[in-house]
Amino acid sequence: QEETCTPGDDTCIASPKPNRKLKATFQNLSPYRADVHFDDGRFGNYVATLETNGEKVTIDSFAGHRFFITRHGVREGLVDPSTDEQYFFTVKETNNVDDAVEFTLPSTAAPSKTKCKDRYPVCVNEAERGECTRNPGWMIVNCCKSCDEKEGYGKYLDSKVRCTRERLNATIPAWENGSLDALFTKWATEDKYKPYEPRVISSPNKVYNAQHEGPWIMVFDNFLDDYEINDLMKGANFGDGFQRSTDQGSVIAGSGEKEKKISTHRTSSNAWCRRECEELDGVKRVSDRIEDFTGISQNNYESLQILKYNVGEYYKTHHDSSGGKDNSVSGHRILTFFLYLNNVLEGGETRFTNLDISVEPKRGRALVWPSVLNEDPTMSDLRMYHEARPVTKGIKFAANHWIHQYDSKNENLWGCSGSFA
Ligand SMILES: O=C(O)CCC(=O)C(=O)O
Ligand SMILES: [Fe+2]
Repeated sequence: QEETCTPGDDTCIASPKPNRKLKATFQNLSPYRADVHFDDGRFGNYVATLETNGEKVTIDSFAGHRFFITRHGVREGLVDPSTDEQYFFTVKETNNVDDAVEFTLPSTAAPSKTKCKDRYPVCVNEAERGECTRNPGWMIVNCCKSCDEKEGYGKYLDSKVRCTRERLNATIPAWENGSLDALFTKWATEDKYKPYEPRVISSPNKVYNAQHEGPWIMVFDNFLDDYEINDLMKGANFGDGFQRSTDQGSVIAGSGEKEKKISTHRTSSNAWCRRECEELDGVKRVSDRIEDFTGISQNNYESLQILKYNVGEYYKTHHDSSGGKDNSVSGHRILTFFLYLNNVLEGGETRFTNLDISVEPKRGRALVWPSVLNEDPTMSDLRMYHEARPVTKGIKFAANHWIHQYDSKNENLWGCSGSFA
């Protein structure tokens, strides 16, 4: 027999009719932007964002579906302050003729006052099987309670305690004053680099046949071979694959979490090459060669990022490092190793906007530029603003390693870069 519940009757558990579609409408009356996640019993799947102005969002659902609500952009739960319980909504059978169920996040909903919490029931198991030490950044922020019980990691929830250079062994800088000049000079002069077809685009005093006088910019026209390009293209589709590029918003919690925002100045897609992608033989060869060229440990690199620009897509003028000094654990991005993976039919040049220098994409070519000053690598070089011109015909594939002054792997592992992927 089939039983249905009247809307609002939370004590009623109806026998679900699994194939009947229901419309679930969510409304947010709280002052916090909120995300709705489908509860899959593990970490959930993001479904929709609820704005604070009482706007409603309706999604297709089925009886038995369960949803939980977090603060927007991060996984911090929104709770009922009187019970400290996170909001969960379960779609129940209804007698409504329009097959619609409604959930309202009340005006009192707020992040919990208890900071060291488990955000998911599976945290207990994850901590038990050693994830707090294997993947500490993500676990401390998302499973604080379990990681505190298991490893005493509760104290690290505060990013000011967790994220110091001393704790993370990030105290030795890759570059001293003068390292930058020495490195580019070596590339321009030593026989070892000749097979890679080095060319000096720009150099101080226009040394080594540079086309321009200015900061160091070099290309190696024969940096990648077909095998390496194939593996980079293959690896881009592992994991989450290409995603619309995002920017980091501001820090929203003491844990150091930052909201992700769809980028407006960068309309391309990008894929992070991690785990299985990093293990590909051709990908390893590329990162190893960059390590050999720069003499800077791969620990200082952000994961290889693979970029894809369709017609009309671009990356507006920006600087790869932050202005002034950089007190984050990994410090400045000191060097960008940029790799072109295909020939673009038209457009897609990398253009240094303050220098009026344009470099065309060419399959296998590497373009290398610093983002800091030779005389003081703790300061960013404001001449290095650049953009990716829109692709006007065809498609552009490229990859980059952003190289930091200090260890960046540990910074990521411990959740100190604002990203908890
Ligand atoms: O796509 C390009 O040509 C430049 C991309 C870029 O600026 C970067 O990866 O930092
Ligand atoms: Fe850039």
